[in-house]
Amino acid sequence: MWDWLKTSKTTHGKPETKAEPDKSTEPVPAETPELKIIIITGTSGSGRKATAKKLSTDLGIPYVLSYTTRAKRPNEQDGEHYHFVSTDEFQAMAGRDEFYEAVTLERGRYGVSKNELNQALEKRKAAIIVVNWDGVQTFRREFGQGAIRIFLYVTKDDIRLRQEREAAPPEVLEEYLRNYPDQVIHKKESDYLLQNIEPSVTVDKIKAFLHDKL
Ligand SMILES: Nc1nc2c(ncn2[C@@H]2O[C@H](COP(=O)(O)OP(=O)(O)O)[C@@H](O)[C@H]2O)c(=O)[nH]1
Ligand SMILES: Nc1ncnc2c1ncn2[C@@H]1O[C@H](COP(=O)(O)OP(=O)(O)O)[C@@H](O)[C@H]1O
Repeated sequence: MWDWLKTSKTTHGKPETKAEPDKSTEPVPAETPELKIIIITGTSGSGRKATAKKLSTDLGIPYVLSYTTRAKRPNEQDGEHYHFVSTDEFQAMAGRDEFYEAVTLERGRYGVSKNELNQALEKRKAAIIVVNWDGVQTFRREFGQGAIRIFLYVTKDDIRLRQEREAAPPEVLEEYLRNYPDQVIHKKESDYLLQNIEPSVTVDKIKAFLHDKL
């Protein structure tokens, strides 16, 4: 049984941390236009993590993986899909103010490390992240138009097909389908919207879109 299924049913995340102006650790703020946060967002199960990973390889831009307390699924790897940590470890990191942004969802807690984001920005002046709409708002507030919102979606039937093909736990599929309406509602607020039908086409289209922005 997944731990997050036993927790409260909050559909929308509660942003936990905001970037307070601690000049020594914060990334250079929004006004610095050369810093780019490429945000892959959209509906769960639409292929955001897979797309982020391929984009990172092709563009040579670091994919800053989130930390999470949610249970690792059978086909997931630590360090590839997320940094999977215990609730105590996550809490300790939060206590040390190590998250640039973090959120609590019914499945668990999720956060982007300040340190890892800063390293990516120093190295490449850009980073790729995968976050929900709460995260989009936070990064948009901090980085302004440097936070580029790419919204991926698929149909509910495609979510079902892909999850069944991967033999995902039925609870995960139910969760994805239940949250779909609340997630897809934001698609018109993004900078680039696309249905992820064929992975290589999706990545090529995003690269073309980003071409004059990086
Ligand atoms: N705001 C925020 N959202 C995150 C972060 N990491 C992951 N998310 C999003 O939180 C949701 C977690 O859903 P879950 O079912 O556990 O993950 P998934 O299977 O990877 O979509 C997804 O929409 C993720 O994109 C983070 O660090 N910050
Ligand atoms: N375009 C695609 N066509 C078919 N399957 C895909 C496509 N993109 C991703 N997938 C598969 O769909 C599942 C969800 O992908 P994932 O990247 O974990 O989605 P998300 O991060 O949006 O939840 C994975 O099994 C992945 O291999």
